[in-house]
Amino acid sequence: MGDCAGVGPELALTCAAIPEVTERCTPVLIGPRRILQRISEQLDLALPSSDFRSSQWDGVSAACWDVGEIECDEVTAGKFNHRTGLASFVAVDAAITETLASRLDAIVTGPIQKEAWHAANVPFIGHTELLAERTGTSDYSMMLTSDVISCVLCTIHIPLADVVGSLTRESIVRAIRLGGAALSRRLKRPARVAVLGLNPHAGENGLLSHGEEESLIGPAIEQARGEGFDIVGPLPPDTAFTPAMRDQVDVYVCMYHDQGLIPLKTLSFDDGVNVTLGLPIVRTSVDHGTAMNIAWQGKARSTSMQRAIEMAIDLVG
Ligand SMILES: NC(=O)c1ccc[n+]([C@@H]2O[C@H](COP(=O)([O-])OP(=O)(O)OC[C@H]3O[C@@H](n4cnc5c(N)ncnc54)[C@H](O)[C@@H]3O)[C@@H](O)[C@H]2O)c1
Ligand SMILES: N[C@H](C(=O)O)[C@H](O)COP(=O)(O)O
Repeated sequence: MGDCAGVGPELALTCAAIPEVTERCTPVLIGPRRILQRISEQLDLALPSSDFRSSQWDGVSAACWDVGEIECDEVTAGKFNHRTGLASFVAVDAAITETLASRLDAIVTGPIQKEAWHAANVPFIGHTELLAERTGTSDYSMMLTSDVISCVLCTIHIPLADVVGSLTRESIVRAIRLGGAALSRRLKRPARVAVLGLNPHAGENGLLSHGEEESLIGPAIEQARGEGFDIVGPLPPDTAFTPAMRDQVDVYVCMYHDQGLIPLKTLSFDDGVNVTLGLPIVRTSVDHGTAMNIAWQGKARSTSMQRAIEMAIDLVG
């Protein structure tokens, strides 16, 4: 359910009561139950009565799993702190343990507040880094995806000033492989992959760059082409997302976080899904954050969470 001071709990409660969701899966809401109860009462949302750990649970109806010790008087709507950060971290960590042990089939994460994890001394920036560590995965990537656009990232949660130094031919090839394979599986045909340049106008043959398109991105494209991927690029990033270009592209390989997530969230904020590619388990997420400014008010739209659940079900197969 993500950070309990944010919109995650109300979205989890809402989705766990949607017939299209419960017809296809058994939702288990993981986090502090007393906070879920308080929000369910405040917003008149149904609270699953079953307990995931109880021998009485039928294994079919939606359930709660009370993880992350925190008292109601320690949480205020819209105010994260180290306690909410720790509670959300232990819930995700518990979900990973259960999924690795096949007691859960997939993880759908609600939004966490990265600063709250940091305040709680959690040594991971976000879910993606935690999942990679816990599953022992080095070849992973973040993809945000919807029916109209998909973007896979070569670098993830790092400052812009560190992007150039972090980009490697291998990180670009990895993103092409993971994103290309994910879209090929979904579309049941070879995906059309577009790799973006790093610099304005893709460097314009070195005029506006330090040669990254020629020395790094071009060779990565050639390597992946040799592996059979259908690729164009490096494309000038500013025109890569026009409607005409989007008609010809199934997945964009983006050099840094905002290069991909600005177009994705502009076009698909309400139904975008974040998928961690490369893991041995299925993990999807909402594409939005904790939305502290509207938490516990019943204003948050649940469509991204619902799409994330549906995609997780599809990926489990
Ligand atoms: N999956 C995740 O865990 C995840 C994803 C993105 C951001 N975050 C974290 O969330 C925190 C806040 O990030 P932010 O403020 O940049 O972005 P945000 O997505 O929380 O909020 C941006 C704007 O969108 C609105 N909004 C967000 N979700 C909405 C919803 N479901 N319905 C209606 N309106 C919604 C908010 O009210 C706000 O005006 C940060 O700590 C960030 O790192 C977490
Ligand atoms: N980069 C993601 C986004 O903007 O949607 C978000 O920070 C979530 O990251 P994790 O899934 O690693 O928590």
